[in-house]
Amino acid sequence: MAHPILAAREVSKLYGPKPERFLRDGRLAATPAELSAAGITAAVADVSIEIPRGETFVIMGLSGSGKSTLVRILAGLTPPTAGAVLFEGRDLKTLSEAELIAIRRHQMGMVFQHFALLPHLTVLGNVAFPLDVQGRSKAERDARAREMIALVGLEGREDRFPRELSGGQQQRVGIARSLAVGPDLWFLDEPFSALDPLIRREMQDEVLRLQGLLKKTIVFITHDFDEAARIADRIAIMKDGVVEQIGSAEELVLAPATPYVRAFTRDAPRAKILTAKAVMTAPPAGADFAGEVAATDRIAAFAHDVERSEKPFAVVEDGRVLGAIDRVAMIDVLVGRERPGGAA
Ligand SMILES: Nc1ncnc2c1ncn2[C@@H]1O[C@H](COP(=O)(O)OP(=O)(O)OP(=O)(O)O)[C@@H](O)[C@H]1O
Repeated sequence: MAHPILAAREVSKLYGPKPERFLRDGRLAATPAELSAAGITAAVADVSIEIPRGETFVIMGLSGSGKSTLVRILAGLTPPTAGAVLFEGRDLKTLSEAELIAIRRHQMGMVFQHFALLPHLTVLGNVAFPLDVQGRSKAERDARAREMIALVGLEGREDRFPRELSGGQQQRVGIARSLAVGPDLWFLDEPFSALDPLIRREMQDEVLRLQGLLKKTIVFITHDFDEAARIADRIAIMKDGVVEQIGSAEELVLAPATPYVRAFTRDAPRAKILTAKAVMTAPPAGADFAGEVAATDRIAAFAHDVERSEKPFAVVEDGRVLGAIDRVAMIDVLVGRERPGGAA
């Protein structure tokens, strides 16, 4: 992996009386039963992750699994009880408070579930606010804020107040505000949980569009696997403070490392997640193919054709046939049926 912009090394966060008792050599050294007997909550337990520049990294888990605590630790807002967080290779522990604040103000952007807009400021005022905190001139911050407002499609609404906007529009303001400082790291903590499903989808598309333009490093929290699968390069699944598995949506669906991950991904929309390459079989000798599909195509893109064909389709990459996919194999994969020697 390329040099990560952000890394957590054996990070734990314990809440309760004298948590240091449960560390050895700077690492968590106690079972969940011992911790709970002592009245300690391990909100984050021995987590190590590396996030390369430009990646969209999603942290998933149910309520109470430790997502918010982990993100607060990654953003330098909460110090871990043990372990280290490295931002661009610098251990946050070794930085002064002033250095930490400067990193948060200039290099990190945050979007929160409940928008956290300032009600007495207009859209323009809200988006310009972090630039005001940075001490930029009024002309400079207004110009930059207008640019960000246009970027999220709210041009013409600069003078509205938050209460005059829909939920989706308010979150666009939150997004514009978080991007105003031009952050390297963009944290989104359940940004769309308060929105209804249609708007939520629209906002996911918006993040994908912005990411295509801006190529930030994104840390995105959600409890919704479909949302994670739509936007993530990689997903970390958390349970009781522990990261159970890290992988692409496809890897988590096809090769869940734990029963919990299997249960979490069981109802995932497989046709939209799995690619031809991940589910193909060896091409039959002398096969007579009905057509070709690209190795990186999702099943949803070709299911209709394959399903209607008696003959298999060739799975191709760079003009080479890598494998084959036929109707029966495709349906087995879609319904999650185990196939001897198969990918599902
Ligand atoms: N300041 C605190 N003091 C004590 N316990 C805490 C504190 N903050 C979090 N916890 C506990 O740590 C665990 C993880 O909490 P956290 O908020 O990180 O979970 P989450 O996955 O973000 O949940 P949600 O999706 O509901 O926000 C929970 O059991 C919570 O009660």
